Amino acid sequence: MLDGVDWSVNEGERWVVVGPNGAGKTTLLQVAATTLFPTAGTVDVLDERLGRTDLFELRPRIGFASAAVAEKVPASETVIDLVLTASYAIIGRWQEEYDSSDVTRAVELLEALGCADLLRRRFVTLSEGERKRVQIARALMPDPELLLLDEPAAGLDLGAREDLVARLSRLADDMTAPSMVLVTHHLEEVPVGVTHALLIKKGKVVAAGKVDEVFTPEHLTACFGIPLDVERHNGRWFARAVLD
Ligand SMILES: Nc1ncnc2c1ncn2[C@@H]1O[C@H](COP(=O)(O)OP(=O)(O)OP(=O)(O)O)[C@@H](O)[C@H]1O
Repeated sequence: MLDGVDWSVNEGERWVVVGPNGAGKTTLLQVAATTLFPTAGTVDVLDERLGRTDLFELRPRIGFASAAVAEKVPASETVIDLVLTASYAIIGRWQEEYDSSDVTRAVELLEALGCADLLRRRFVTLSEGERKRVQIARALMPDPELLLLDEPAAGLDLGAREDLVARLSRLADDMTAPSMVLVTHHLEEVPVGVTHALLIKKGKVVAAGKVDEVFTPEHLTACFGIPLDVERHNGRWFARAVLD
């Protein structure tokens, strides 16, 4: 799964993780989100060593959006409750207490993600694009120090993807926003403002560091196993196969 991955994210950095199917991207993010434990090696998240720290205290400091989280949402859960429950890093509202400032924050985040009209809807009835935006609002709810987004643009149409990339670009640009790690399959989905990139293949690091030093034809070709060319326009990245 993951093998010899030596990788650190420093405060304020915005990382993107790219690699072929099965490379270990989701596994890596689940380890960072403390929902999966490594069988070997050590992991420190927000200066806490996994295995020696109280996860119930650590988890609300991490915002995590992924298909694995979305799959666990009960059919009856409303959008507003899904965002509110992130304060306790739980899914499914039960008997927890929330004060009016929690509700105000949840509403503001949903408004900022363009989801104000979805508050009372059941999450499971939303479209894929709506779900993605609601999940980002949920991930931001606890005012996390680390934001982890696993394929936030997967399954979106072109307009919804561009809208999401623009929102994530604004977030990446916001110096008060948390450190960020985003997994994606497509360089076109990388927000402007991403500072670093990690390329992985078969559980091993191919390249890691500043985004413009990592997103080179050589590294991408080595990572995906086909000749690839890469370009950057106005801060956005584009990759395609080199044709004979
Ligand atoms: N619970 C599990 N048990 C056994 N193997 C697993 C488990 N979860 C993932 N794997 C394996 O670990 C490897 C990495 O999977 P992971 O989902 O992290 O890859 P990925 O880079 O996110 O892939 P994709 O782009 O297809 O989503 C794969 O070979 C996968 O089959």
